[in-house]
Amino acid sequence: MRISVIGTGYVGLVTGVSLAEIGHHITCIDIDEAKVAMMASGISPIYEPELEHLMEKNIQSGHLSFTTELHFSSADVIYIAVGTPQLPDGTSDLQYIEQASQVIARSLTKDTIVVTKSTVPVGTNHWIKTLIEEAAPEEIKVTIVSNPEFLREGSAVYDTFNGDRIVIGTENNQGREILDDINASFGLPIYHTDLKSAEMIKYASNAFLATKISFINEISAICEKVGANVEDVALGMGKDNRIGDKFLNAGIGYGGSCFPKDTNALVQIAGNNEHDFKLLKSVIEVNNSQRMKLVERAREAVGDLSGKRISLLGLSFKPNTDDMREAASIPIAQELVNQGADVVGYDPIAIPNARSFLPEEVQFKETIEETLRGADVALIITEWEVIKSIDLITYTTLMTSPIVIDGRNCYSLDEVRRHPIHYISIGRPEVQNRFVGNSLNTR
Ligand SMILES: NC(=O)c1ccc[n+]([C@@H]2O[C@H](COP(=O)([O-])OP(=O)(O)OC[C@H]3O[C@@H](n4cnc5c(N)ncnc54)[C@H](O)[C@@H]3O)[C@@H](O)[C@H]2O)c1
Ligand SMILES: O=c1ccn([C@@H]2O[C@H](COP(=O)(O)OP(=O)(O)O[C@H]3O[C@H](CO)[C@@H](O)[C@H](O)[C@H]3O)[C@@H](O)[C@H]2O)c(=O)[nH]1
Repeated sequence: MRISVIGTGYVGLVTGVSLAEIGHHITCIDIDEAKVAMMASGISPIYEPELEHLMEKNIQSGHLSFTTELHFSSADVIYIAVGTPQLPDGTSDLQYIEQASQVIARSLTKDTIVVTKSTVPVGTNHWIKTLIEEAAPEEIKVTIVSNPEFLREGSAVYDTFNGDRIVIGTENNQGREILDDINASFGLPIYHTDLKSAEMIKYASNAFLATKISFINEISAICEKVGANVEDVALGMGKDNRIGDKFLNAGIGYGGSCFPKDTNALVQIAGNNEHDFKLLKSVIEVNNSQRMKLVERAREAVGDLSGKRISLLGLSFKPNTDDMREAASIPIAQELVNQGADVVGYDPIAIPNARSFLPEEVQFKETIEETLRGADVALIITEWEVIKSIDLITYTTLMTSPIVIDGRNCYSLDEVRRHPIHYISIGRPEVQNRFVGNSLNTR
């Protein structure tokens, strides 16, 4: 099938490349000329495991091409994968969707299927259809399909080929049959529904996952007070199939381009329909305060942070991505700078992006050693493999005082207890070890 994909961000590019990989002929379109030139030469503008390899392979086989030209005359199907960022009031900014719909309408020469991959508020697909039909030649028929995306950044290619389900929301059989054909080679379960339900499935899924995270973070706060271990609690809960063991990692809360934006949007969608979504508002509130926990812990450990050298280990919102959108490192670094700390940041991949997201006072270091040397406190923000595998001796030898505040529970407490270190994590007992003579004293 000949498919055009409008918007080549995390979703559009991965979708285009994956559809090419299963045999379709894909034209990826973006308004960003520099990005298109880069992609056309086989270079991915985003860090995403496996992506570049599949891009090169499919460009060479002639299944994948990139352009800034917004013409769709040869396309059988058009996918919309432009951004839907958050406006200041929490609602979704649909200006890119509107622009894409208008250019589609202007260049249509035959009946077409338009598939929305972008996350859009309930009712938006009907609006897109109306926008296109109003501006397109009268005889042209547009079939609209909602096909929300569930990939996670950092494992986007893997998720596309191994996802739990493909959701296809349609209002007629033709759209349903063509989308089934397009997706058949992924070999994944397909769930059919109507347009509005498909739009709602996307928001409800993200809101539910965010709720799990805020729930376990609240449990972690109680664990800290009563002396329980949240990791053991989550494992014990997860043994119940009805609860499941995924998305119960306590930490510094959720970030990224989706959960914060989509939870806010769902609160707005509910509010616009006279429903006060109290539960989701609390989920958001818990997440906002969770992000500041490491700063509070640092203050409790060393007092006034002014003039203290504080290392941030990991800057991206999660491992295996260079995406800095809504990363916890942003408010944490800002608060540390506000309190007069000397902030040093390290990330294996995200530093080029982080420079434009973090306060200018933050210094960036290329290695973990340089980041930790002379530090008073180390904050673990992102659980990159390279950070999880830092030998605990490294902290004790390089830092002025080995105080490690681990926002991702990277180390086992048994391991920590063997080192002269002050270790604070989330929802687990604090470990405060120091050498007295030749022996290790634990508190
Ligand atoms: N990032 C994720 O992990 C993820 C996962 C599932 C769903 N989503 C949803 O998918 C959508 C896209 O997210 P993203 O993270 O890929 O966005 P992004 O910001 O990374 O990319 C959007 C791209 O669209 C391009 N664009 C904007 N207007 C255009 C136009 N008129 N014509 C052509 N190109 C245009 C931009 O230049 C940019 O390259 C959003 O609705 C998001 O909520 C994202
Ligand atoms: O147990 C957990 C799991 C995740 N997180 C945090 O939650 C955020 C989001 O993580 P993840 O879901 O892995 O990454 P995303 O790439 O944002 O993917 C989410 O958002 C996408 C965009 O809508 C959806 O497509 C995916 O299904 C959904 O998982 C990150 O900050 C994680 O650190 C936790 O704190 N604890």
